[in-house]
Amino acid sequence: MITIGTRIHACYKNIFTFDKLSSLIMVRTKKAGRKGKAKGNRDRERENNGDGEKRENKHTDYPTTKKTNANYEQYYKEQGIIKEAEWEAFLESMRQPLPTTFRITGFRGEAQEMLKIIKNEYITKLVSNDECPVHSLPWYPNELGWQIDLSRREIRHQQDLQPLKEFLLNETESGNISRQEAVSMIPPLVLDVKPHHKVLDMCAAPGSKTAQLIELLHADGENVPEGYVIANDVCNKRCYLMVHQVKRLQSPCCAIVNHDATTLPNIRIGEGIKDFVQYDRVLCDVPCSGDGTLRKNVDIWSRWNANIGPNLHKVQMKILKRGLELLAVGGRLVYSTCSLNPVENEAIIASMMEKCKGCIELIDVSSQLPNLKYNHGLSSWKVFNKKMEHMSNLEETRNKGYSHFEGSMFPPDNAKDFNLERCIRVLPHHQNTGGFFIVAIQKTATLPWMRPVPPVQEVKKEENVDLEQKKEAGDQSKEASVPVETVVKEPADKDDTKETTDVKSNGKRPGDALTDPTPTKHKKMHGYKEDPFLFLEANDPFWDPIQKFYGIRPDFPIEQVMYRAETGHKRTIYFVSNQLRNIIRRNSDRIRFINLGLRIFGRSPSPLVPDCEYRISQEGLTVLGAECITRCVQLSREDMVTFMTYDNPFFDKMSTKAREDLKLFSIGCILMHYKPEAGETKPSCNITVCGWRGKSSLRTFLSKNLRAHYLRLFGVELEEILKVLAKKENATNSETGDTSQDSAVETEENTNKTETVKSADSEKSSGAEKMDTNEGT
Ligand SMILES: C[S@@+](CC[C@H](N)C(=O)[O-])C[C@H]1O[C@@H](n2cnc3c(N)ncnc32)[C@H](O)[C@@H]1O
Repeated sequence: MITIGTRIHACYKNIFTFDKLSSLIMVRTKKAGRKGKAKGNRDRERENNGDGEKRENKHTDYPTTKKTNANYEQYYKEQGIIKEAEWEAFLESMRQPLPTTFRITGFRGEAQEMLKIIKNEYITKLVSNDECPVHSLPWYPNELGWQIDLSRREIRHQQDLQPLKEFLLNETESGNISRQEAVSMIPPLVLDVKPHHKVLDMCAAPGSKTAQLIELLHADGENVPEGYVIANDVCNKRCYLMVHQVKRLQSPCCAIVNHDATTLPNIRIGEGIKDFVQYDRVLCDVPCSGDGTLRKNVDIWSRWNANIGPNLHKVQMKILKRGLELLAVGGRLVYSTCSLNPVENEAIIASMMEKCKGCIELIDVSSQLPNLKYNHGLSSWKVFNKKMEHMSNLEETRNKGYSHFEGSMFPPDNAKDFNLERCIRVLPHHQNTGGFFIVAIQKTATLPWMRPVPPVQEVKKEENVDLEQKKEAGDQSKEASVPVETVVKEPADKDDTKETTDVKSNGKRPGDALTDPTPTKHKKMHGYKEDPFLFLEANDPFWDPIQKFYGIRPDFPIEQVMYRAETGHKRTIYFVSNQLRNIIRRNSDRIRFINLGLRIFGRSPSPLVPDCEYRISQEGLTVLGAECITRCVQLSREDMVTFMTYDNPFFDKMSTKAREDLKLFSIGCILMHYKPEAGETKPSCNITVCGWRGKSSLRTFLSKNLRAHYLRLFGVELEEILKVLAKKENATNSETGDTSQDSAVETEENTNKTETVKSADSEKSSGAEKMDTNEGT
């Protein structure tokens, strides 16, 4: 049995994504002869995740790191961030491994069920233990954030924690638990995202905060909320890490894009000049020195020097500046780093406060984080060179021949005016976490170097007016409420805002040529190789057989149904929210979209089902649920348990009612829906899963971890669940005792592979049924 906290835990980095854990399980279950390959996987993991964690003890092949650095200690002593009396506690804490933290991720009624299971099935059994090491994070809402206050080695050796570890591993794999560092959960919380918000995550990979943002978007239980998340990262490879992280949240409201955040292009949403997205919420979780993450990134101990912060300062400034430009007046931006360094934190904020001349203000978010212990931001700090010599001002740095220092790194004289105490600095010894810096900013008016763009008509009349005159004319107004701003004057580096300054760069105004959203070539798109994102038209004949076979509601918005193959079969069919559809149609010439959409159908032709070649995808049930499809049987709790427990239960294992209902349908993919009776608590939420209705048996398409998840929700005994987990993913149907039903079960996990799947019925009815499940992307 695979357990969290064992070797897997110790060797891998920071964020355990669903797919990452899948690969870990593979590594763990490989036989000795395949060790080389497993090591390759581990190396790739390290390479993939820049925030990661290294092995930490002598049982692993990673060298033990000396956890001291005289310069680091001197630097932070001199900053006065840590009280003298707390200094030793701070350092000692920084040298300890991080505790395990996780979030319950479900946001569709299942989160509460998961919480009940954690508390009733696992925590209560540990309470006999005088000091239970497992507790919810006191500042995380609705008890959905948890911490185990033990090192991994301690967890490994504590027998009574083993069932919890197994539970966490399975549920992480099935996407219902997210391993995430506690402090990293704070920025999305203080961003205060509501379901109707347009949210931008500027530096999003590998996507743990993006996942939280998506969950917040769905907090009202809406399957397709009005808002959306645009998740951006400059690193193409890391964008693909995010794809998997986002996929498990089953949301049609997130698009992953690949741009340099310092010049992130405007996104068109209409044909008019003012029709660019202005975000309600922006997260700037910028690249940083990471010196708050010493507990997990132990190699930083040896690498840290006082130049690292200043070297990142400029890009951090530019990202924040662009974020503020893209933020709507009245909107909120959160700036965060996993660094404790004021040059990467307060200096950035103070300098931006100065540049913005009262158009932004810092928000006091203390009431949003009750019970979180932290230090307030500084109004004064020190700048050092690499030799740890104190630099008093920019002039001194220039006199000494240093070119990498900027005036913005030094505390301004009026720093006290900026409410920098509203910044939050979490230190490791406060509550046994990593170190982090967070500040929430409100944009109260148009930025001084921006001006509100007039309506289209006015612009056309003014086409020949000198731009300088326009700059002068009334653009200093702070009451601007028009939705889009354009750069007229840059506050700092000239090159910073090339993408923003559409007016300056080509003499054309943004939106001028936007009567047709048909994409045109864009010079920035060179090297961009993604397949196109194409949409069905209203009354598209492609939809007819699918609609008829499944009995999909006639008002289902088929214009939001997307595919990516220009020619040949449409192998995978996606669904996207209306807002994102509009965005992709108007911006595919200028935005490097990497991924978006919820997979709703996969092509899987079968001679047994001549009428419809497409099979519903489990993740697509977010939008194609029981209320939308008539090819659906209502199952009792007992029938659901039978369905999930056995690989291919014959109909006669089901209740009479289920048998009769199933006979009403032809062979093929079908939904099974459970609705709790009044007073039913195991579980008290609706559950819909998809499977295959064979000639005389059923088959689930769920992965074994997802089956285990649902069986837990249905209150099935652990022993039975372990039996399901012990099965091979493509297990033969030993339960039925009928080897003729020897079916390779296609699960949600292996749909990326092209494979031939024999259905339960195919063996019985001569001729094997081939189900090509290649996602084709
Ligand atoms: C601290 S990590 C972000 C972590 C992420 N927010 C999360 O919670 O999973 C910083 C990210 O910024 C990205 N990055 C660095 N420079 C960037 C730039 N100029 N524009 C956009 N992203 C950038 C890096 O690739 C990295 O993924």
